[in-house]
Amino acid sequence: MRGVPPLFARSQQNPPVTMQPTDLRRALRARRRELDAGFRAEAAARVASRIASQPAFTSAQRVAVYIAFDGELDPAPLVDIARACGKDVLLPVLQGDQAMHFGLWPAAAELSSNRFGIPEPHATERFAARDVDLVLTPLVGFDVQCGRLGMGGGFYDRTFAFLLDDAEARPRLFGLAYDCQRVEQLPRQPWDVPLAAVVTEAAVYCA
Ligand SMILES: Nc1nc2c(c(=O)[nH]1)N(C=O)[C@@H](CNc1ccc(C(=O)N[C@@H](CCC(=O)O)C(=O)O)cc1)CN2
Ligand SMILES: Nc1ncnc2c1ncn2[C@@H]1O[C@H](COP(=O)(O)OP(=O)(O)OP(=O)(O)O)[C@@H](O)[C@H]1O
Repeated sequence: MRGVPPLFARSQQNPPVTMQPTDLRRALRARRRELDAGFRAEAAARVASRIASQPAFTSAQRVAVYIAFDGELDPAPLVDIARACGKDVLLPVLQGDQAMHFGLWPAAAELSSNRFGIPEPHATERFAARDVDLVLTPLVGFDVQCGRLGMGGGFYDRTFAFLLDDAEARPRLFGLAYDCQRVEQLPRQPWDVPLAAVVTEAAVYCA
């Protein structure tokens, strides 16, 4: 496997945790966007094959993914695997007050852009967050405790807040990322819903 590109030398792997979340987001989003196309494709394929062997994936019927933007790790190879296995693939659909539900994404479905320009299904079956088995979340940064830093809208935290009261409840949340999005330790806010795992091209981090 090709390593982290030279731009992201070892000394630059972990931005200081004392950075404000806004600055940390900016730095990590820039880092993610700088990765070259070959590295991205290889990382996406590796992440897909790691997830495909996880019991949380093999036992899931409804798997929520996302359409990658802004340099995010692309779940597309896993979408192909999930569909080939007969699973229902879902996408987040924004709801008014910054929460989400999930719309079925059959291969041929028409998608239309939400207010952030991210495509979402609009005329397919909808599911509540509790009725999804496995949710693959995009993220901006993560730590080895599976803490997640997102885009700052609070969408995933609001939508899955019910998991904070019941650790056994479904769905399972797996973050997808490049290893260069790992930071030493993220500050944990009371509303942060921790991930069950973070999967990168280099490792599976379990909470
Ligand atoms: N691919 C993907 N889909 C996703 C998310 C995500 O992070 N990635 N989300 C995860 O929550 C939700 C959407 N949340 C988002 C929150 C902020 C921005 C964003 O681009 N913010 C701009 C400011 C844009 C504006 O205010 O108009 C920015 O920060 O640059 C995008 C998506 C649902 N779908
Ligand atoms: N369960 C919740 N109830 C009410 N407000 C919340 C909840 N979760 C998060 N928020 C609010 O949303 C804001 C953004 O949260 P945070 O910075 O954790 O977002 P994020 O996880 O980075 O974003 P995203 O999930 O959209 O990628 C916070 O300032 C917080 O006030």
